[in-house]
Amino acid sequence: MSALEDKKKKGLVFNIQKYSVHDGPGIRTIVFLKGCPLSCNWCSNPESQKSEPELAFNAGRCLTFSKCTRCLQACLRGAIIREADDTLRIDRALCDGCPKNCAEACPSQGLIVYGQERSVDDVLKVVEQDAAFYTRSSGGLTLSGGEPLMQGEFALALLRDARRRRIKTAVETCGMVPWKTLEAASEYLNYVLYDIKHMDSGIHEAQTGCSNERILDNFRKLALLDPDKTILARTPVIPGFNDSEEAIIAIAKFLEPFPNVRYEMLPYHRLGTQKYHFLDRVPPMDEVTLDKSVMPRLIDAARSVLGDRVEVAK
Ligand SMILES: C[S@@+](CC[C@H](N)C(=O)[O-])C[C@H]1O[C@@H](n2cnc3c(N)ncnc32)[C@H](O)[C@@H]1O
Ligand code: SF4
Repeated sequence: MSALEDKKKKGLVFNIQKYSVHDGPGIRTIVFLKGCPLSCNWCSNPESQKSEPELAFNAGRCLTFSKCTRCLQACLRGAIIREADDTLRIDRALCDGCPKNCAEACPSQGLIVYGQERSVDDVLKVVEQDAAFYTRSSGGLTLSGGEPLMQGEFALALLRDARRRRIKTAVETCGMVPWKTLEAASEYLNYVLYDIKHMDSGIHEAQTGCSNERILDNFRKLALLDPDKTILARTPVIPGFNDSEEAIIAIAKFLEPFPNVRYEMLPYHRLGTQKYHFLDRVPPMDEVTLDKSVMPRLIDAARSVLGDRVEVAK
């Protein structure tokens, strides 16, 4: 693919987050791509899951009580309904997340369209603004989501063009992608963050909607593809799913044969809860909290297999 063709390629991006220190080495810019093959019950990015643009409504910002009707007038599909008590509701059957008529009309940013079509060049111009920070901190670009490799051609074009611009690259993946895509991406990646959520396929499927065979198979192939490339395997520690020493030791034993693999556990958090409400969805794990005192035990369990290859989340 030529540099020009790559630059023009377009994909659906729902956020660009600067100055991150959690998703790869150094200071990074995270580009979040729409779409995910999994639907994890704990997902903190519910706005990432669908492959189409989605309208979110933050009722707390809405000015309807001061008789603002701009979004109702802007919507071409009549998908915004005014109730008898003056509150607004989105008729999800009518709304197709069209490119932002209502969101642009809203004076208080109460409506957000998650998923904007953007070109590689446009995205990387934003990423390049912080090139000086990357150089000093060994940081760079991280593709996340959703599952960033689900938009395979766009993700590959982003990674290739970032490398042409001498920006270091990383990806956060759930691994549920065609091997060919992961293999092709690997050539342009300096660092991979790869989720291993559970070793039992039935339990994995019950809480993520997908079995884990392809995820584990891809992981093995990736770890062997370039033994000099570090992979950070990560497990979100989810109450009632994998917050036991047994579950973590099973994962650690799977990782143990690959010396280029490091390991980190991410304690469950509920930072995504509000976004479910903005999308008119019920958070599947609303009432659940993690007893954080379990983390040192789980870290010890992982270290009993992987030693100092276990990292403690920042
Ligand atoms: C939003 S995901 C995007 C990348 C990819 N879809 C995945 O799951 O690996 C980024 C990281 O956040 C983690 N994560 C998602 N929801 C979480 C939650 N509620 N608590 C802790 N970690 C969470 C995922 O396990 C993953 O390691
Ligand atoms: S794989 Fe990642 S983005 Fe997809 S649903 Fe699970 S946590 Fe969310």
